[in-house]
Amino acid sequence: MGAFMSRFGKTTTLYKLHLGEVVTTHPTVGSNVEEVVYKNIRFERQVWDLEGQERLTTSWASYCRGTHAIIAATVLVFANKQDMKDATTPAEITDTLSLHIIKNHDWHIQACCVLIVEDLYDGLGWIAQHVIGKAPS
Ligand SMILES: Nc1nc2c(ncn2[C@@H]2O[C@H](COP(=O)(O)OP(=O)(O)OP(=O)(O)O)[C@@H](O)[C@H]2O)c(=O)[nH]1
Ligand SMILES: [Mg+2]
Repeated sequence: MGAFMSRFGKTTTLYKLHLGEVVTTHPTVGSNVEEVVYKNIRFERQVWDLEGQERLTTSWASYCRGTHAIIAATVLVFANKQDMKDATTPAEITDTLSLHIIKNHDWHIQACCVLIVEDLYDGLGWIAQHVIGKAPS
């Protein structure tokens, strides 16, 4: 999972949503947390970007420490880098992550590339729709 997650564009996606720009990144060590605003929805200090290199992903559990239960979690997966001709397709990512076995939570896979912010916003719109129960306005 660690290697699978590395260099997928998590940090680039976070800053595209936060700043509206594609920034130059380095492999993340530690984490980044930023505010993301989309229409009338404010994800205030709620959008976390974690390190994806395999040797570092053992730290991911520490971000969940103190969490006793996850209730009604929704799962959004960004199938990023769809601008690349050999990009892994959303269907392939769905299979690799076995998303179809998730029965108790809503999940959605969103094809995107960081150059097209509307694709990222479609994903956020889906989250808002499922968490708040209505589309952002
Ligand atoms: N072509 C293309 N390149 C992208 C896209 N998103 C990110 N990249 C590039 O992919 C590289 C890695 O992006 P990062 O955002 O640093 O990846 P990461 O998932 O945060 O990596 P780690 O922090 O190591 O886990 C950078 O060179 C980005 O410019 C995309 O949609 N299309
Ligand atoms: Mg990163």
